[in-house]
Amino acid sequence: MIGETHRFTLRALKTQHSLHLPPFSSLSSPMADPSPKPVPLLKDQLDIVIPTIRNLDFLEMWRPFFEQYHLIIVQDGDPNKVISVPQGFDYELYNRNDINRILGPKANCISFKDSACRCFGYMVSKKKYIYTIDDDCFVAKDPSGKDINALEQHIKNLLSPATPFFFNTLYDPYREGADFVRGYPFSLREGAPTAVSHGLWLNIPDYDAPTQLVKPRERNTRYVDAVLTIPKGTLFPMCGMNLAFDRELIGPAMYFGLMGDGQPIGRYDDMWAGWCVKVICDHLGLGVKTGLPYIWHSKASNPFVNLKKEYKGIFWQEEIIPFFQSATLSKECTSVQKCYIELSKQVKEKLGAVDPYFNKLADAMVTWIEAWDELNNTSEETSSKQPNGAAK
Ligand SMILES: O=c1ccn([C@@H]2O[C@H](COP(=O)(O)OP(=O)(O)O[C@H]3OC[C@H](O)[C@H](O)[C@H]3O)[C@@H](O)[C@H]2O)c(=O)[nH]1
Ligand SMILES: [Mn+2]
Repeated sequence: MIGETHRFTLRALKTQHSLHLPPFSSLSSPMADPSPKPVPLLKDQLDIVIPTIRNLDFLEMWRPFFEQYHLIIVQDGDPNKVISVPQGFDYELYNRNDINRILGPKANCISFKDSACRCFGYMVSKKKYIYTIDDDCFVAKDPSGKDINALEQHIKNLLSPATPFFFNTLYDPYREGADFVRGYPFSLREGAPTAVSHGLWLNIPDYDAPTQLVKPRERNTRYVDAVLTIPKGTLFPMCGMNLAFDRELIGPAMYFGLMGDGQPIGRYDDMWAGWCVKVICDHLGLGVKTGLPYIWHSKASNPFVNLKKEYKGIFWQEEIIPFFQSATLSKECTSVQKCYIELSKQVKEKLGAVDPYFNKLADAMVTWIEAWDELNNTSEETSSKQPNGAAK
């Protein structure tokens, strides 16, 4: 309402720019709250990043869990379209014009017309943690019928150690009611810092197009009450639908690649990021977890459209996976940025022969790091900062 102040966070980015401010009517204005709620975990240390091409009514269902967190909305597609955000949320919104204005020529590393654009939100955030969720993902219920606070579970996953070096057969040993089992080396029970928490989905599973075509009516109804650390040396297919990570530990590696408009491939954005992230986490001694929490994925995208986007990836990945499985990083790679630049060189060297696209992608990986360091003033730290933040 006129005169009502609204908590709109204007971010002091390296290059001042006028954010795409939707008309005042669609801006947030928190309702006065007579009974203040308990401060949620990591309230001021976590941003929620949402890539979108549609109005964000889905947030209504998440309001009890998200309303006290800051949102970074990355609007894809037509920048002239106004995205409406429900009242009461504190957010900043970036469309393509903002991305181009902030990054200049480096904006060409951010995909257009693909959910891969979400990684711009990781770059502009100034928080230690990120949670990213798709706008067709809703609150799921656990077997007792209770609404699942996915964000709370991700935070628990990130704040407790991981066990990448030795598999605990009773799953997450740090969870209430569990522990390390007999034979688990005591020297390894401190665990490793958790860099990534990969959540899952009830209802529409994240299947590739061929599987979707063969099993159009398959729904995931199985709730598995477990969180697992993905062992060191093992890759995994990372889905960006319900994903959280420690931005200070692994953020610069969370580049979602060149997808969508003008690119020969799509729907491999999160996969590419996940393979790079896992190789770097293994090198730096960081953990990646998968399992709880579940969200309810409501919309199956068109399998024929998906097949067109994915089909090159389906045969390319038979070469990409062996590349990542055999990728090694030198001991000089002591920061995420250094690991990432080293990996980009190997991508160009070893995947360039698969298709010229990988030369372009390798260059974009470098541009991404340059843009990340420029926006986050981390280039001078890149040479000395250890992933855990301690200077050399
Ligand atoms: O051009 C686009 C299309 C979509 N988005 C936003 O991205 C989110 C995912 O979109 P959608 O739910 O329609 O696609 P899915 O096939 O279910 O997504 C999965 O596969 C592709 C990606 O890997 C994605 O992460 C997976 O979840 C949604 O928020 C759309 O609004 C976009 O920004 N640009
Ligand atoms: Mn979806």
